Amino acid sequence: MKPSPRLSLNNGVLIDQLGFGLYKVPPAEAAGLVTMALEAGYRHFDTAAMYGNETGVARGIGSLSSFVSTDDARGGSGEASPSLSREDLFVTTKLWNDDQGYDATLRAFDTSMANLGLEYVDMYLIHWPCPQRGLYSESYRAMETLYREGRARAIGVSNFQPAHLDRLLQTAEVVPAVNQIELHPWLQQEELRALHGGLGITTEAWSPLGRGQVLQDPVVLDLAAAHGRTPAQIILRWHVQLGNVTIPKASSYARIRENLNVFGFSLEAAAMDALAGLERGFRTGSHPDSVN
Ligand SMILES: NC(=O)C1=CN([C@@H]2O[C@H](COP(=O)(O)OP(=O)(O)OC[C@H]3O[C@@H](n4cnc5c(N)ncnc54)[C@H](OP(=O)(O)O)[C@@H]3O)[C@@H](O)[C@H]2O)C=CC1
Ligand SMILES: O=C(O)C(=O)[C@@H](O)[C@H](O)C(=O)CO
Repeated sequence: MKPSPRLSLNNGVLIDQLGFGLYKVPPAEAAGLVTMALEAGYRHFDTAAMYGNETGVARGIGSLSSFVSTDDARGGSGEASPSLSREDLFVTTKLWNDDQGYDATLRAFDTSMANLGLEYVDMYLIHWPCPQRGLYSESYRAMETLYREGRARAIGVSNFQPAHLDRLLQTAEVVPAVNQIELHPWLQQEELRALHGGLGITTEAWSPLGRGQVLQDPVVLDLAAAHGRTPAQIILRWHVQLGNVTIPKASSYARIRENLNVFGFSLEAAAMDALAGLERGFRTGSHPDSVN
């Protein structure tokens, strides 16, 4: 199985294009899933203070000290590859809404780092803009401090609408590396993707499978049959070809492997067009203006 390629963020930091999402993973299960994902070849993990599983993620990553990949994802040939080190991983966590504000952000970051057992995080994101709180620019200023101190290798935002980005950029000194947004074939976010392209912000797709719902779309099922791939692989390959970073979540080793196994085939223009035709403005999660 080919490994995920790495994309360069706007500060030169490399991120695996396909990572593993951990929303709704109970803390007791997080360690096992992270270990499984590492074995399958994932190197990029997406958690958040709100998920309550940072300590479980830490235990999974802790397996690194004894971890030797027996998968061919990174090692080539299926033979054991050298042990992984912290530098091989990309760990993202997020600032929860109640912790917005300059001082509160710094405190929340320290708590997340203690939970994760890390000295630095690869990416720290503002989870939701919470526009009614009016604190995201101030929170971001604290994140710029963390970035300058080297405690976060990259900083960014999540669920930011164009107006939120516009306002943030009036005071930000560091352009966000990513905006992590809901994005799948039923919600393609064309406006934000174009805006990100112009600003040098990488688009990161959350709920890339529409929380599993888009897997049942007849167009996706037809494409899966035609390509001899699974519906999840068709959708994830579409994300890859759009240039999105993406972070599907799955609960079994078979699905975890299946989702990463999308770098050995491609979708032709007609298939990409068919998927582009599935836009229907369908959100599985909240609208960013409604979360506060
Ligand atoms: N920034 C934000 O506000 C948000 C960020 N996120 C991030 O995005 C990640 C992914 O989003 P998420 O909401 O989890 O949804 P996904 O779109 O990744 O879908 C996950 C669902 O699809 C199922 N699934 C996964 N792979 C397969 C497969 N190969 N075949 C069949 N079913 C499959 C899973 O089932 P099962 O688990 O049973 O295998 C699960 O029910 C989150 O885990 C989180 O890290 C998510 C929401 C908001
Ligand atoms: O998973 C996350 O990171 C979230 O913030 C969401 O799932 C969020 O709780 C949501 O979408 C609520 O509708």
